[in-house]
Amino acid sequence: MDEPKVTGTKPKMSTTRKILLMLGFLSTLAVIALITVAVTQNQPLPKNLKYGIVLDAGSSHTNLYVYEWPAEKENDTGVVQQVEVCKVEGPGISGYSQTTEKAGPSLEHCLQQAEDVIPLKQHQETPVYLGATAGMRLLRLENKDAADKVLSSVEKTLRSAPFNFQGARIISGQEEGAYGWITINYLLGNFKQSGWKKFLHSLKSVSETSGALDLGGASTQITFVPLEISSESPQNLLYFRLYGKDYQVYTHSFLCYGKDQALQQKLARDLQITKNSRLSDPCFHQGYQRTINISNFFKNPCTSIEKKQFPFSQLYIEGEGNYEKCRRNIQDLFNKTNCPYSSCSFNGIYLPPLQGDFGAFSAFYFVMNFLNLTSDVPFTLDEVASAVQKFCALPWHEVKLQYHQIKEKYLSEYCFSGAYILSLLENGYEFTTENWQRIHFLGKIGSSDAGWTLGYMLNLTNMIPAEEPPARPLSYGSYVGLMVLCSLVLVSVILLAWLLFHKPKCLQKGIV
Ligand SMILES: Nc1nc2c(ncn2[C@@H]2O[C@H](COP(=O)(O)OP(=O)(O)OP(=O)(O)O)[C@@H](O)[C@H]2O)c(=O)[nH]1
Ligand SMILES: [Ca+2]
Repeated sequence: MDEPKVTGTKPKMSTTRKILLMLGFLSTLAVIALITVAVTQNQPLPKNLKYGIVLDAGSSHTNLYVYEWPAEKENDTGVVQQVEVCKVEGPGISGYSQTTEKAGPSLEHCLQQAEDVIPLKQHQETPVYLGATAGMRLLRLENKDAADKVLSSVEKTLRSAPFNFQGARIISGQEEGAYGWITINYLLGNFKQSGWKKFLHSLKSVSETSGALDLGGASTQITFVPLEISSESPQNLLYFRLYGKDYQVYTHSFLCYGKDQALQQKLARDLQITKNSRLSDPCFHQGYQRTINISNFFKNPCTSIEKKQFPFSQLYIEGEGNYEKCRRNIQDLFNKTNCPYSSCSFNGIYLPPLQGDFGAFSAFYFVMNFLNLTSDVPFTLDEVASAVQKFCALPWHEVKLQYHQIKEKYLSEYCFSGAYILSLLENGYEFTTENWQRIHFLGKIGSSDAGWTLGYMLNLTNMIPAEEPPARPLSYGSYVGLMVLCSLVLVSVILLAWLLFHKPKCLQKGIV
């Protein structure tokens, strides 16, 4: 019997099917090649970093900052970041008025630290700037020759460092305020908004920039964009065009109203009414004692108008620890009697109505941070006042015991500083219970300290363009994502087409 023949009845592939299959294969190959080329061709180049150094020669001390940014993104906003900060040992440069030749050498240790952070081959091209603030403004008023000699000494040291020296000068209070405002808004990404953020902001009429409050040792600055621009006090108005947008900014710097000089002013006033060399001070803790040398006390331009002869050369201060009394005592520093403008802060200085959020940094932050008053959810004005009151009421021996790790100079003054900050903001600028919580106490934004130095460098290196630089519509990530998505859609369409042209058996009616 013949076995039934099992013949290979493989269905022959039709020519159309073969062509379609080939087409599908080739398109998949093309899509893969397209993605590979796109991804490799458009990959960001290896980071080419640039560096810049700014020395903040403040009244109390000098800080050296090293900034870093990718060279190819120089004009983008938010790309410059602080990579190093070095606190110079000893006093601020104005403290070298008697030994001017030592001002420069005091910076050497921090300059060495900058040399270690910045790659050797980039030392020469790295710009270094020094800006001196209120301490040097005061020294210039008191003794111009000493101020010039201090600046020459620091210039000599900076020129001998391996960096590209770009100048050492005293910046004005206006500049200090403006650059602080630029720094925080640059770091917060408020200048240039792209894509959705820009669209959302155009829908809500949100306040686009944040005001800046800086409290130093010798001066304090307030800077913000007011709701309405008034030309009553042109010296307080600045005009900027940044990333294609105009900003009209109010700024004022109060010399002698930094927290150290405010204390000096307060003591000078207290001295006027003391009968003897003992002074009971409500702004220091009970049990705290401090001696002040009166002979040098009135050389300072912040206290010189109170100068008079005393039958004693030393003043003995004894703490009383009374917050309410301290507030009343400090209030006298803010003269609210005469205002030649539509509205004023104090001492007859124009201040437009406060507007928007404020970032408060330097000593505003140091003090509030010490008092645990800098959480993300802002404290109310009453909560802040009662925290300062409670702290001031602590006897000195208890404060020392509880915070033994903190420098006595700082520790002894937190009560005064807390009360002073409240007086300045509440009485001076007239923040109220309603807008108090719009003040955000901040030390750093990302890795960068809030302060004027970054804004100063961005300005001097022309890193903030007036017009918005042409930008790629998509980021690298979004571009790759879109490429992949389009390619997948393409492959799916081809696959679908193939399925439609040549229905596989399993999809034919009746089989499934
Ligand atoms: N508690 C505390 N106080 C600090 C610290 N650093 C500085 N201070 C004090 O806070 C005040 C302000 O400090 P800065 O903002 O550095 O002031 P500055 O830049 O030296 O002074 P200006 O030239 O007026 O800006 C001064 O009284 C300093 O002594 C800190 O880390 N902790
Ligand atoms: Ca400062």
